[in-house]
Amino acid sequence: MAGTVTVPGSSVPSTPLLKDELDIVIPTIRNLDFLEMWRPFFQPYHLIIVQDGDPSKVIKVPEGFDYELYNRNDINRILGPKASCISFKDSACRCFGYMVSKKKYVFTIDDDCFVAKDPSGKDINALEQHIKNLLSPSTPFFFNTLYDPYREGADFVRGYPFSLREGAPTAVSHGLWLNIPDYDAPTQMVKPRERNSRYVDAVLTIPKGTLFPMCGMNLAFDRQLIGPAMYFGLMGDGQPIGRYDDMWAGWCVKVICDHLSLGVKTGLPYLWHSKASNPFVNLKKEYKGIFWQEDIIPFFQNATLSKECDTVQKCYISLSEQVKEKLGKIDPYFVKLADAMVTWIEAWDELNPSDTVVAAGNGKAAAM
Ligand SMILES: O=c1ccn([C@@H]2O[C@H](COP(=O)(O)OP(=O)(O)O[C@H]3O[C@@H](CO)[C@H](O)[C@H]3O)[C@@H](O)[C@H]2O)c(=O)[nH]1
Ligand SMILES: [Mn+2]
Repeated sequence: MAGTVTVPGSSVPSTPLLKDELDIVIPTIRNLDFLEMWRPFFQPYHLIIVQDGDPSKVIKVPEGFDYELYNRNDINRILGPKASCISFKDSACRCFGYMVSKKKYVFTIDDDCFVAKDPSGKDINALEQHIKNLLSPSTPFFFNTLYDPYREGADFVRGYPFSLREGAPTAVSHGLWLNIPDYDAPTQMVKPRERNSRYVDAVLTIPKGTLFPMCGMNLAFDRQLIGPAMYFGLMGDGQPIGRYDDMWAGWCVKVICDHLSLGVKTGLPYLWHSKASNPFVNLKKEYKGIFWQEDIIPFFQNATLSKECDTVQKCYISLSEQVKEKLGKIDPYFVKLADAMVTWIEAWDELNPSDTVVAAGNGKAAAM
């Protein structure tokens, strides 16, 4: 069962952590039988299923799950012309689920990801670990060499400034994968049989000023702290690039988290990624990105956000302006992407008018 809160000495049934404060977002083009394996952990939670591809296809959801399902017709009906910012025929469509959710937390998972076992052979409740990661602070300002100091059996090491031990609010929890690792197409082609069997029992805060490759397969985040920045960029149908949706979101998110003093963690939990997508198809989707990212990364490393950018939305709009000005020179795609970033924020604010915003610097949510 998901991590539960038990009242000592009481017969009160335990309640899964954040049961009514977290949505599980699943992008899919398949039937969702994979949920059977996750049932003990996911059943108490509300699912938001984003059906990609042909909206006339019926997606079967196993009995007993509480869910809402959106297909492309729903996205177009809800967003109208703003639906243009939501990718079609790509897992990037999942970000629509983040937008329509009304909960404080979101966990997103691919439908070819299953429950993994830890070295003791115990099933890993990935959702419970993500919740622990999100509910405990991050340490982006000073690296703790004993990893997560807030974890049972660990602490800050000698020399760690006491003034920094309160840490920062955690905005993102990035989980990993046993079996099929999230390799890019060239690596997949060179190492077709490589499987990840290494279970590293650690959760690390990604230091301030450092970017990372965010994978959308096993990802949780505080929607109230960073949701508007979790736009999975324009990919799939009609776009020159694919499989960079989550990467794009991760780079934007990390720059904004650094600016707003929010934390990003990576490491536990693991899940079992079962399906290797076709490396040749992936290469066609990725190849421009493999060249472009040699310019994109320096762009994000040098992106600047002024002190007037005191909400995620303001940060994101500022980034979109810089994308248009600096990356637009590489390819017209980035002009289109910059416009889509603005459309995303407009759509987000339209669907979430009363969202709290984060004041810069203290990471504390401040009502609108
Ligand atoms: O057109 C599509 C294709 C797939 N989906 C759904 O998205 C996820 C991921 O699909 P899949 O597991 O087939 O592909 P992977 O290459 O393993 O995906 C990972 O790589 C990155 C792609 O950007 C990303 O980090 C992961 O998603 C499944 O749930 C499919 O059902 C879709 O919605 N539309
Ligand atoms: Mn997959």
